[in-house]
Amino acid sequence: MSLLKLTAAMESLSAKLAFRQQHGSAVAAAASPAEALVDHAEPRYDIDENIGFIGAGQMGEAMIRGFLESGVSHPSRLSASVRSSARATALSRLGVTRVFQDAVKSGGAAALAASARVIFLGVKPQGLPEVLAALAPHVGPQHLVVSIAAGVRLATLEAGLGAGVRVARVMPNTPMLVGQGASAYALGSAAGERDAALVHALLSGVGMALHVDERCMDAVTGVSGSGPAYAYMMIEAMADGGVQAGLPRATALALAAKTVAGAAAMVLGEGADGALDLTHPGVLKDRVGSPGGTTIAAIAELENSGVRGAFMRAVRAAAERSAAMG
Ligand SMILES: NC(=O)C1=CN([C@@H]2O[C@H](COP(=O)(O)OP(=O)(O)OC[C@H]3O[C@@H](n4cnc5c(N)ncnc54)[C@H](OP(=O)(O)O)[C@@H]3O)[C@@H](O)[C@H]2O)C=CC1
Ligand SMILES: O=C(O)[C@@H]1CCC=N1
Repeated sequence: MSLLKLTAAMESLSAKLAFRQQHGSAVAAAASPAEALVDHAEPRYDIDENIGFIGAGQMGEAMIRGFLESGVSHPSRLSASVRSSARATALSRLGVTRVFQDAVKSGGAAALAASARVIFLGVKPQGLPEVLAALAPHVGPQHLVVSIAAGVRLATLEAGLGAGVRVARVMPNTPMLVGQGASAYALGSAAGERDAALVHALLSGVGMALHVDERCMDAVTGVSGSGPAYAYMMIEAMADGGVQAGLPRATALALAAKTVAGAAAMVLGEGADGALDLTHPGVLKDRVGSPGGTTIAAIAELENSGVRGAFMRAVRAAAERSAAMG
């Protein structure tokens, strides 16, 4: 890369950093460039289905932006029930024009059920019971209801919506916004193969999608649902170390983030048919360190600090919290 290009890249990164400082949220920071990339000019989408969201906050909006950016869906196919005018404005900027009011208090659930066959529930787990109660009279055999709420079990969804309603439980994560999500899903008792295929197609259009037994969902939440936060902490800490060692902030952050992304890509690999071809991270780690070199000096520090145990305890704490929330 020429010095000119490197400078331009650094300026772009500084602008993004400034945006993040101004808006505070990692999702909001990532949303800005993604919004600029959404192309409303030509309808091009993969899933020919009307999709609605009850609650389009951090995760719901990331899904909507991801669906649009990845061409999974088109604004004309999407609708949402939101509470605040700020959310409605954000969605209309993306081209989503069918935006209804509060699902519980203002009839938004009925309007959304009339406009969408796939209904994502993107409210906080605590707010889910009253949303289920508001939605239940309006869902029928034509609907598939997909909850992304941490901890909330399929049995709770089925009890809240009524027997025979097709439901799915999904644990997505925010990198879906940039087509790099890692999601797992489980299906309710009334859902069939076509529902599984639809959920899989939606999620895999914005990243990786894995079907799991429902009993795995709390652990999934601990690894990948909450996981982006751990990765951001690691990137931030690596960048801090770089700054301490004398690098400019933007240089340190760019190097740290790309290093984590590149290392992850090497673990994931890719087979000839696009299937995953996992490589054990320990094998890759051993290729980085030279005898008596820099890497093993760093690794000794990390092991002395108990980093592995800390990550394991963190994932377990999140999984236990998810189970308790259910
Ligand atoms: N954030 C993440 O990384 C992940 C979150 N999840 C799950 O996603 C769900 C949402 O989390 P998150 O996006 O972080 O939370 P947010 O608070 O950002 O989003 C929830 C949204 O629901 C809206 N809402 C609440 N009640 C109603 C209602 N009655 N009618 C219409 N809209 C309503 C809120 O509106 P308003 O803004 O006006 O209050 C808000 O925008 C949670 O259940 C969480 O467990 C799952 C995986 C990852
Ligand atoms: O923190 C939470 O509860 C949600 C669920 C997974 C990520 N965020």
